[in-house]
Amino acid sequence: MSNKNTGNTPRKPVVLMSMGHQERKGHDYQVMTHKYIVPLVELSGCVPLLAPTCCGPDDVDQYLDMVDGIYLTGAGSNIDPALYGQENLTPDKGQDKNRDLFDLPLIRKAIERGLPIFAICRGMQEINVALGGTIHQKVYSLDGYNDHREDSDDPVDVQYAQVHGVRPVDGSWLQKLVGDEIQVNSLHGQGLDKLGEGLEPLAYAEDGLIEAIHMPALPQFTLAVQWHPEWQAAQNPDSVKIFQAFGEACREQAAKRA
Ligand SMILES: N[C@@H](CCC(=O)NCCCC(=O)O)C(=O)O
Repeated sequence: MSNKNTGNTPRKPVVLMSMGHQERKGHDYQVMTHKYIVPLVELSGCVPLLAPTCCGPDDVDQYLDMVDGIYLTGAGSNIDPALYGQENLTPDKGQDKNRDLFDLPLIRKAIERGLPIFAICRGMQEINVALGGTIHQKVYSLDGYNDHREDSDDPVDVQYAQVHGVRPVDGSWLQKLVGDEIQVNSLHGQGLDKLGEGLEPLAYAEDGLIEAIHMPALPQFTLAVQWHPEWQAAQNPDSVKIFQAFGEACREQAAKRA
């Protein structure tokens, strides 16, 4: 039976979202937060394909055969520092090795396939590591950088409140999209250090920490941000523009598959 869209409604782009691990009451779960899913559907106009990361990366190619873009979300877990050649400086923080082992090859293969890529927080850090970059494991302990963490004891709307400015690189497409400076939330203890191959800074925080990256040499849409535009995205004009831009890129990719 054909899965082609035979009606008049154009087929929506399908976008892969890799899930993460959570343990509750002795059971292991694969999870994805609503706040990431809803703007992809309502603002980007895409259909999410949620991929579990608990069964290894063997099926990454088959997943990528089914999608028109990838969207890598944030998560509280830290990437295993061994993946960028370092000892673990945050043994108190959880990791998600299964997500690491799924997402890193997913990223490299999506780039090879020319798929649009959008990433948030941990997702941005994964792209950097996948391309050979490194991570500041404890930004808050480094001279010259601010503490970019949230207070997990605060109410959620306080944790995701806008707390600092971010300036897109002058003359960049992101500056044209959102302007010279935007206010953003901040929920991360880690940050980008050495950039991976092909990655370029796209925006900076006031302390100089990289807050967005892209891959300008590639033909497809590539955007990764350290802040959380998915939070109450529909009420944030900057977030609306970002999710709409990603959705348009995925529609263009989907048209190639039609
Ligand atoms: N562990 C990394 C990445 C932090 C991150 O993605 N935070 C968001 C967690 C909650 C959410 O999904 O909104 C770091 O600390 O830098």
